[in-house]
Amino acid sequence: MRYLTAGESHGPQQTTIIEGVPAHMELLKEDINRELKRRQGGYGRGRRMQIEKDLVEIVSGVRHGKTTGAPIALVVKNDDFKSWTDVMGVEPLSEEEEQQVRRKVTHPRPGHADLNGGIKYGHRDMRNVLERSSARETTARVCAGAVAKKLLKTLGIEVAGHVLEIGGVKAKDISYKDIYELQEKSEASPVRCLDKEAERKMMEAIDQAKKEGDSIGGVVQTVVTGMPVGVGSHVHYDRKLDSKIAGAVVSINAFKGVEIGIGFEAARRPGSEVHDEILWDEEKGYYRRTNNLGGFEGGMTNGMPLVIQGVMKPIPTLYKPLQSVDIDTKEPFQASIERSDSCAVPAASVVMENVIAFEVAKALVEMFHADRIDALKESIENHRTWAREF
Ligand SMILES: Cc1cc2nc3c(=O)[nH]c(=O)nc-3n(C[C@H](O)[C@H](O)[C@H](O)COP(=O)(O)O)c2cc1C
Ligand SMILES: C=C(O[C@@H]1CC(C(=O)O)=C[C@@H](OP(=O)(O)O)[C@H]1O)C(=O)O
Repeated sequence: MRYLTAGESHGPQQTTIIEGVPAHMELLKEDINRELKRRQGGYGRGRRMQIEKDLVEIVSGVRHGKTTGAPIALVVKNDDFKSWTDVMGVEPLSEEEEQQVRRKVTHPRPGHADLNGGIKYGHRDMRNVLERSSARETTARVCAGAVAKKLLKTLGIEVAGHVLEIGGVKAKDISYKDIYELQEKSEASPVRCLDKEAERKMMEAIDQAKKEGDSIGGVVQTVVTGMPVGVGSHVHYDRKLDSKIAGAVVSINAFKGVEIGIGFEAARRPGSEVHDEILWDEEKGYYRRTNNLGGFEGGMTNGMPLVIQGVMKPIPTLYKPLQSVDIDTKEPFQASIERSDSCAVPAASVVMENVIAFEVAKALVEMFHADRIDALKESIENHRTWAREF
């Protein structure tokens, strides 16, 4: 399985093409719209989210509610395009028209892609960079993730996520118990946090940042349950599933780090307090006493829940502007902005769930290489039995 996305933030649409989804899997618009709606929510977002109503159109690869095995193409319209048709047109401009292009970007924002992309691609109007580097693209990635989530659900694998920290406010240590409870509780919280006391403080921190024209980041967690043993591989760097997941997480806009299981805490503990002892019983087969390593050993799943944390930096576009340089005049400039999110950590937790879901689904389809969903399901069930009795 693989996917590509295309689309500019203020252009007509976001497009996702996914290849390799097994045939005969039920796939409805609602499966994708549910995830898109979740991504749009969350306390701290700016005015853009009031303009957009992200709804998917399935334009190929599905007939009568079932996948055909052909590439799946998904489209989400950008409602804001209506206000940007002149700026985002594809037709060539005359020299005179070019001088009049509105919203030309010559003031690169610290922390965004503007200046590096401008230099790399030779765009003196850095809008050509901004439009694609915008996290609007995460809409398309969530479309891919939603299809992957549907595939995983068919195989008895669940994905959930929540927020652990925002602007230095930490949720009290919640040890993961039940995935359905986790899904339900995080859904009910405006900041997707399970700790009510921390939730209130996080919302206050977001309000405060907004008041000060600033932005704040945080830490989010994704949990995946029901994984069979041995997905990924120890044999080569580019087949290790933990590494693929780490790459996918850091590829999300503004994500600066990733931890697996207890993560960096492992550096501070002796081995006896890190490695998870191996047990066996007839019903479960092999399992671990603890899950400090977050479900991975040797680049492969060990059957325990996958537990992954991602770190999101504060949003770069600030109402309280940071100094930058006008690339035309080379004069110092303090960028003023039209709008921005103050905190997108809750929304980003949904994005992280979805990018992880895709990597996991992809690894399963690779390992059990099935073209039909029923065959995939059967091979995984056989593998589960094999692993239990091994
Ligand atoms: C859901 C989400 C919403 C975001 N909203 C904004 C925003 O409103 N303004 C902004 O400057 N950056 C926003 N970002 C972050 C930028 O897209 C990101 O910092 C930028 O693409 C540069 O990439 P890097 O931070 O990964 O280096 C958002 C990120 C995510 C995941
Ligand atoms: C559009 C989305 O996020 C956008 C991501 C983003 C950025 O710079 O990354 C900047 C903002 O866009 P605008 O400048 O149009 O207000 C966010 O709203 C979205 O999440 O759907």
